[in-house]
Amino acid sequence: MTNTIEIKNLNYRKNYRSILEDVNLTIESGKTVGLLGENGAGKTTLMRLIAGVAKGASGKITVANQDGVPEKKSVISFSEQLNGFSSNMRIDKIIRFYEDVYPDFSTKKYNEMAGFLQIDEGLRLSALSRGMKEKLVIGLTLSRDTKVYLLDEPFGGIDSMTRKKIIQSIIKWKSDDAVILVSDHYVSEIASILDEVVIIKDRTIYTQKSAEEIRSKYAEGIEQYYESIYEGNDIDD
Ligand SMILES: Nc1ncnc2c1ncn2[C@@H]1O[C@H](COP(=O)(O)OP(=O)(O)OP(=O)(O)O)[C@@H](O)[C@H]1O
Repeated sequence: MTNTIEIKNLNYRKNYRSILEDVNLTIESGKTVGLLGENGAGKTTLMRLIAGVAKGASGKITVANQDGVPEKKSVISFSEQLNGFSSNMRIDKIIRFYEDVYPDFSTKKYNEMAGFLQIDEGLRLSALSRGMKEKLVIGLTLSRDTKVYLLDEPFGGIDSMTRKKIIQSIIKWKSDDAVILVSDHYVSEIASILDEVVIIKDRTIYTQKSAEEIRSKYAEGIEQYYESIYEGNDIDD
């Protein structure tokens, strides 16, 4: 098993305030990992640093053996990428853009997903509801063939029935050696697909554990474990 993400001694400050401190994290290839933490814990910031979108951190982040920013960007598909498009843009134009810019984008895969997610290509971004936009983001992000997928709170506006369907399908849409790092507040719903859980607390990685180990210790699973950490009564070593 090789390591796909390696973070060493990462420290990040913004506006003279420390956001992340001494973050060390290793994620092996093939793993689906939940990145959990309360509002403002630093989940988005950590994903933006991994993706090379946020800059100015000290320490080292290596992704699929790459440590240069352009090289890292080529092996990471990040859900935040849709933010740069004008709200006037039609979805079919965005798909053409992805085809042109990302050599690893698969239109076939996107079309399969768009059918499943019921995304209408004729609409403009501004006409999409929050949930529809999130479905588009998931479809576009997972249609690239990359080593790492970063999904930052991807399901917040998606109705619960569709959310469950997407969550169950997500792992089928990635190659066996790819890593998915997904942050979310709906811990109980993503729990079933996770191999590992990483919790950010007090500006650092408070814990990284296998989902199997958590399930064996906590009868109610990952959600109970997560809550116990924030309430300060986890039964860990
Ligand atoms: N552009 C910025 N300038 C200054 N501080 C920022 C900036 N972006 C984030 N922060 C701060 O960094 C900390 C981490 O924020 P971040 O958005 O990474 O948290 P999060 O875990 O993703 O939160 P949420 O679950 O609410 O999305 C917060 O205290 C936030 O106020």
